[in-house]
Amino acid sequence: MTPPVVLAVAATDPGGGAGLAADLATFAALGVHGGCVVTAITVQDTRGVHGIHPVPADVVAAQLDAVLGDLPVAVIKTGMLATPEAVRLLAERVVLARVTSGSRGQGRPLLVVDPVLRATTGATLADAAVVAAYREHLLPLATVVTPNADEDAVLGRGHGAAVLRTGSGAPDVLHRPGREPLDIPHARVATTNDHGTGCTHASALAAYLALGHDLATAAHRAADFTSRRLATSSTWDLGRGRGPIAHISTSSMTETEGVTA
Ligand SMILES: Nc1ncnc2c1ncn2[C@@H]1O[C@H](COP(=O)(O)OP(=O)(O)OP(=O)(O)O)[C@@H](O)[C@H]1O
Ligand SMILES: Cc1ncc(COP(=O)(O)O)c(N)n1
Repeated sequence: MTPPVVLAVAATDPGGGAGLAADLATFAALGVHGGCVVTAITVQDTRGVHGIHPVPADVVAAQLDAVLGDLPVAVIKTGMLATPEAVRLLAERVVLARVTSGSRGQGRPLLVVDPVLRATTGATLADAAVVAAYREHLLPLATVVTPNADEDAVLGRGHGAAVLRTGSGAPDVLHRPGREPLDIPHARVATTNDHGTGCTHASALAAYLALGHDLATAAHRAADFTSRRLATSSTWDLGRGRGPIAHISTSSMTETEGVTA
């Protein structure tokens, strides 16, 4: 069966924990085809972010136009967007894709915005101009935004999109316009091997939406998927800082020759 397509628009992490590596691994694990538009190349490891090199805006635009002009993208999932220009031009493409999707016999692409403003290791990944561009251009188009508590406070509400607020030791909470907030409980895992958790969680949410689940079901499943991946990585010893969340499942590890679970 032909899988749905989810397009990640985000940055690279050479250690493979966060960003596009996490996005594509999660899409593959959940049975959706993943595209990837690169917004920036980061230099980082499990201890910190050492450099950010944004891809020129016209190159980001050309990547978006190539994918959106060819593949039937069901969900666009954003991670680190790096510059206000990238936020703005992505918003323009989302509007255009929604206008043209009907005439091409496709559904309107959904938009999952993971507003990556700060890394787990503490580095700032988006400045005030990027935050302003999110508020003005991208959040009003979002199907759902997945901020942690700090990002939620910085971005504010009033954009009209659903918000799945994550982290901070409490359950995730799904806020949908005109409805009561819904707690999304998930098993907490005691681990510092959590680099890439936000990216994995938002990508799982996008994948479950692409597979046809409603927002609440997708949020429950994404929380469960993320907890299970953290449970796998909790016993790992990778890197000198916050080790990566597992992008391979326990079952794929036992199937892989030479790897002991
Ligand atoms: N130790 C943990 N055990 C279980 N679930 C966790 C744990 N840490 C985070 N999560 C879950 O992972 C998801 C992502 O949360 P988190 O707050 O880490 O992302 P984030 O800070 O928004 O990351 P990013 O900035 O990359 O978007 C949420 O569903 C959160 O509840
Ligand atoms: C390219 C990229 N995207 C996102 C994050 C945030 O992930 P985390 O909060 O786990 O550090 C990151 N560190 N790098």
